[in-house]
Amino acid sequence: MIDKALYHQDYSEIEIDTAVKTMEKSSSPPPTIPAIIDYLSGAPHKVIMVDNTSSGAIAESYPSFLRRGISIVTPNKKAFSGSYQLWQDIFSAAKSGGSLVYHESSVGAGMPIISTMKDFVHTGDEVTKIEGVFSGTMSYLFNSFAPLNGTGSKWSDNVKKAKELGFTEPDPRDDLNGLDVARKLTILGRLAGLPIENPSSFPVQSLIPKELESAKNGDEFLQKLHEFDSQMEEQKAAAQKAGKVVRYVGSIDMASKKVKVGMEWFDPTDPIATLKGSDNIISFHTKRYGSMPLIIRGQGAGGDVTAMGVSGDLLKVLVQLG
Ligand SMILES: NC(=O)C1=CN([C@@H]2O[C@H](COP(=O)(O)OP(=O)(O)OC[C@H]3O[C@@H](n4cnc5c(N)ncnc54)[C@H](OP(=O)(O)O)[C@@H]3O)[C@@H](O)[C@H]2O)C=CC1
Ligand SMILES: N[C@@H](CC=O)C(=O)O
Repeated sequence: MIDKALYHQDYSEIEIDTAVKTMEKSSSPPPTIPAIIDYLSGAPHKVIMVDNTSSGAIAESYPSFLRRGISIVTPNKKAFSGSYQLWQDIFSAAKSGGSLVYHESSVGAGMPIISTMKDFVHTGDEVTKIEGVFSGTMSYLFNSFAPLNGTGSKWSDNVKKAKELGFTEPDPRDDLNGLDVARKLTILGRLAGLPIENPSSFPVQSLIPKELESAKNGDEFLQKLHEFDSQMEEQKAAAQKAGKVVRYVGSIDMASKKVKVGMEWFDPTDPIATLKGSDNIISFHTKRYGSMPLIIRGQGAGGDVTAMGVSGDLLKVLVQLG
């Protein structure tokens, strides 16, 4: 999804080489990660590796790319939300290799979330709390299934639609189990100065029905999901009975070091309740902003907006590499 959207954007000055495809032409079986690193580090110019996968294996090899002087631009959350050790290795490898690593679209797709977080920290502000809707998929699902007006459409149909629209992770269970949001909060918490060990070190509410936890793959999961629509209908009805709407949110409280991810009820007038489509809304509470948080809202998933985040990073890295 992202790789295709990226190719459709207009670059007049960037030469894009799909390293894996180039190597596949001349070698079989497919190249290993060390072979890709050797190939890229032998290039006559400075190289930027754009990782548009959700592969954990590639993410774990980022320090090896960076140490060899290969800069990285990526929307892949796995490296930055893996172990805290990997996080530290990535940034120390970049320092020793003179390379750069940019991952704006790992949180909020094209929205300026990571750059804003970095600006708070670099300009001496102190982030006290971050909260909001961090998943384009979850936003789309809840906005369509439990809209403010009308009855809404079936949960399982919306999940299929979110996948078709390119909002979900390659395996939509990664969104529905809450891990996608947990990964984003891990990244933001670390940038704000909280050494979160990993996305499993705080409470995360999964929306995967117990009966489908053993599904063999994402396709089997999607085929059977409709059998459990009543579970989400119950959640919606309970909120409605109390005059509220249910939405999927996350928050980090820096003072108490509490991070949480899950469903909560909101008044129909709350900005979270009135989101549309795949919108994210993220509120940054900081010392400088006092009692009025800085709020960023916008489309939080989809090929074009994510490709914008990736290409914006690419241009920043190009400028810095000269
Ligand atoms: N979609 C969105 O709105 C957003 C996505 N992201 C992130 O962007 C990344 C990509 O998402 P998206 O484009 O939606 O996913 P897609 O499933 O559409 O694309 C993933 C691509 O990666 C390729 N791929 C997977 N593993 C490897 C590998 N080991 N080596 C080479 N290629 C590989 C896949 O190839 P094949 O199909 O052949 O397996 C596929 O072309 C993910 O990390 C996601 O979290 C971030 C923000 C928003
Ligand atoms: N699956 C993610 C994609 C962007 O990070 C989401 O739905 O937000």
